[in-house]
Amino acid sequence: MLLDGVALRLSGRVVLEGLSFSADERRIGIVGRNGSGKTSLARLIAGLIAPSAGQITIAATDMARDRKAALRSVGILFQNPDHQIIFPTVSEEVGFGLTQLGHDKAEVARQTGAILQRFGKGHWADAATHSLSQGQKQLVCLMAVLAMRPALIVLDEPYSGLDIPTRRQLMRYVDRVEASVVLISHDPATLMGFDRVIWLDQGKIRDDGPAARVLPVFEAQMRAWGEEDDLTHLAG
Ligand SMILES: Nc1ncnc2c1ncn2[C@@H]1O[C@H](COP(=O)(O)OP(=O)(O)OP(=O)(O)O)[C@@H](O)[C@H]1O
Repeated sequence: MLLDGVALRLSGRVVLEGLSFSADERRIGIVGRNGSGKTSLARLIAGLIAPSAGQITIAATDMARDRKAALRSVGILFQNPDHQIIFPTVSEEVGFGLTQLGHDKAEVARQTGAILQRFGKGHWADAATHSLSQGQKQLVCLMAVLAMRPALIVLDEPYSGLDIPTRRQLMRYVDRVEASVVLISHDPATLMGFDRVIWLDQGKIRDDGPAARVLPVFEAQMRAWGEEDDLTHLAG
């Protein structure tokens, strides 16, 4: 993944500015305060929006120019699975992306079955998506993304709203993902051991390095800001 002079303006407002870095690590975390630009960066990386300036290249694909290749190379998991799930049954949901990739019906069924089996959820195939719990829905979304075998998956706060056991379970699943992972999280504990953590602050990179170095500095700063009564630091 290569970002070269990336900037993003939305409604005349500078949301991201001067982002240039190359990242080939398998596990990359993104941290930062509310409104620092994390979700916007996730959407850029996944090719859902185009930068106002600069370029994002992933697996030799210019994400803004080649939408079809972008769809193949990067998958994104949103914070709220209800914003992602559109089909009535689990197998339809998981199979949708595969159909989009051009596979025929039999192949879609085969690959959908295979991914459900891999997660020990073969019995979910005909389950109604609306009847699943939040954590189960999140897992369906993860399976749907992984079924497309992207080189990179972007997870935007996938653990918020999950109880501790469900969170740990999902973290273990994410841990086993072969694709490279970009994980946005407000909880430093979920990024422990990551190869790299990028700290965004007001749309710029404030720090960038191994999790073991960046996370303690980030946490200390978050605590310090949390002690202040003055909310002028609040983004927005
Ligand atoms: N469509 C838009 N038009 C104008 N400003 C926007 C738009 N979308 C986001 N922003 C602004 O861009 C900034 C970054 O938003 P973004 O959602 O990327 O932050 P974030 O770090 O993901 O925040 P959070 O941790 O709260 O999810 C915010 O100040 C937000 O108000």
